[in-house]
Amino acid sequence: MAHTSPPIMVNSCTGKMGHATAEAVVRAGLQLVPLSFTGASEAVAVGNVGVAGIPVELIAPEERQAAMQRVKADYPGLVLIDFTLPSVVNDNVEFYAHNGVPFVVGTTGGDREKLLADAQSGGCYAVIAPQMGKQVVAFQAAMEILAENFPGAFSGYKLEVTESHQRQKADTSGTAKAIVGSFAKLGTPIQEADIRKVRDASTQVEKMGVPEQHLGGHAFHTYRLSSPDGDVEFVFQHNVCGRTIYAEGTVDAALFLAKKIAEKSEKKIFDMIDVLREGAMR
Ligand SMILES: NC(=O)C1=CN([C@@H]2O[C@H](COP(=O)(O)OP(=O)(O)OC[C@H]3O[C@@H](n4cnc5c(N)ncnc54)[C@H](O)[C@@H]3O)[C@@H](O)[C@H]2O)C=CC1
Ligand SMILES: O=C(O)C1=N[C@H](C(=O)O)C[C@H](O)C1
Repeated sequence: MAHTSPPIMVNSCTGKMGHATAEAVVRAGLQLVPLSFTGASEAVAVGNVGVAGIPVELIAPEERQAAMQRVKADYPGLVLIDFTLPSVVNDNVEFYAHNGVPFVVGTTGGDREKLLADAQSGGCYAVIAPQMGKQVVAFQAAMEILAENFPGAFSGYKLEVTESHQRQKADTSGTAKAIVGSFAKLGTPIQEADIRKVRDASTQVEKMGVPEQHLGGHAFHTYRLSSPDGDVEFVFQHNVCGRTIYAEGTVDAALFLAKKIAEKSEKKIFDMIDVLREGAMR
């Protein structure tokens, strides 16, 4: 059954992004499925988590198949959202595809080619993107348009990329990796290992200006291009505090997917630039 106001299940509501997104689902007036897949230890230790006053039951990995059957039966038109960890995202996507449910993946890292291949072979509708924040997606799209239109425009320039995130972030920013892909087309290729990752609080507060209250959740990105003689410099920067911009964009992605399902769209796999292009971001 196709729903344009789908019930939404968020995995995992125990995490920072999952919790913020579940709250955004409720704020948008959508039905939050009161179950959430999580890591085995949280499911046992915590049992359930409150989201805007709704008790959400936590499901350990070994119980997720039985829970999925229950959720599919009880919530027709369901859309899943995944904000988990780079180490589990491939296994989760395989599971969603195997169960034939549409899904939005904001989780970064993992094997991205496999992720797309599994989504495609499952025949599911999906939005997969390392960046859900509307204005940052617009910046990402602008860099890609620049690269497509003016390939090599910055050949010979030096590119330096710095990304700062909360200490617990395991991987290199997926957004930075995507934007580095556009810079490569512009003539300034660098390796993922060349992206400078900042995770220590003193550098973040004292050198980068991250507000202390956002040490636990921020994303400060700087892309600096310098000409060979040092006479010309370009600096692109996007600094985000908190999780709201991503949570709201993720709800937009889920609504967009439900619309695509209702329209029986032939194209099934999307990214956030597709969502933005259709004017589907509030
Ligand atoms: N696309 C976007 O715009 C954004 C993406 N992210 C990405 O989202 C991901 C999550 O970020 P945070 O919420 O900050 O991390 P977090 O560490 O706060 O949360 C991760 C959650 O995953 C849960 N988990 C572990 N194993 C699981 C399993 N097998 N099944 C289900 N859940 C499991 C953990 O219990 C934890 O609650 C990261 O990859 C991050 O880069 C974060 C912000 C924005
Ligand atoms: O983990 C985060 O916080 C973020 N992850 C995404 C990424 O890896 O690019 C998006 C944003 O940077 C926040």
